[in-house]
Amino acid sequence: MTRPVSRLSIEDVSVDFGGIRALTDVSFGLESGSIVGLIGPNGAGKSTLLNCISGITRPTRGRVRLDETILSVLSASSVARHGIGRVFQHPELVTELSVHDNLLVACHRALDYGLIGELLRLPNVRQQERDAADKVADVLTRLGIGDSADKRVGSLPYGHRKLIDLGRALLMDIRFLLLDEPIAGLNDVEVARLGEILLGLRREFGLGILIVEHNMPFVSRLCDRLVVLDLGQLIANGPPADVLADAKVMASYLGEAADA
Ligand SMILES: Nc1ncnc2c1ncn2[C@@H]1O[C@H](COP(=O)(O)OP(=O)(O)OP(=O)(O)O)[C@@H](O)[C@H]1O
Repeated sequence: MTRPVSRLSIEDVSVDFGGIRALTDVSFGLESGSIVGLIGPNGAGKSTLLNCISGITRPTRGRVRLDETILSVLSASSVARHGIGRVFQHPELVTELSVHDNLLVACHRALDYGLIGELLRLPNVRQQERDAADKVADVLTRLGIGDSADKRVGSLPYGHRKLIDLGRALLMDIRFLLLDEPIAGLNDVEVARLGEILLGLRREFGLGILIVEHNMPFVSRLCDRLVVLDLGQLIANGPPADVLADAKVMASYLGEAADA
């Protein structure tokens, strides 16, 4: 069944941290089924914008909407329940637990069977647990790490851990996925695999994906569109080839190189 197209809208968002203006009147939209790269030099406001979308930071002005629902008045957990998944730069997993159990924990957060049902282990609880185990197995297969299901997370390489963190977001029935520097610390093979996984998620589930990433070859290959922030302002929004040839964008990156 094809899902209706959803739209995530960032509308005139500004964020002040005390005297620091991190974002100024930023507006753009992202539809389900599209992959958009959010780029810009260090300190441009990319993480602040991801935090605004996921309900961690409240905009000082402006708003974030998912179709008709205003997300920017909701808590982070409520935003997640509306289908906005977030994967952070550094995975936060329980290293003493197995891969399977880490994912099962994420699944249980999404389940709602109540304390009494759980204590009495009612039939619907057992069914939900079987469904959760099946979902975990599906996600592990999709990510190509089914063989590691029983391994302790702490024993796995960083690239695997990042995939497990992505798996946790996928278990939440999301419509949009926000990724913060997903390929930092990955080797070439892992980067290529992650690219394939993201394209598969868009193709099969129509996920909308917003990626903050400094690696230009990766974002230009993968993204339909790039949105560029510089000093908290949106300075370009368009197809990768056009954006990367834009004089303002080149100047903002050259400025960063000159400062380095
Ligand atoms: N909690 C905070 N309190 C005060 N200032 C903050 C806070 N978070 C971010 N800032 C400031 O807001 C601006 C934007 O920061 P942000 O981390 O969003 O940029 P970024 O584009 O994600 O940078 P990077 O690529 O280095 O991660 C910076 O000047 C930063 O110092």
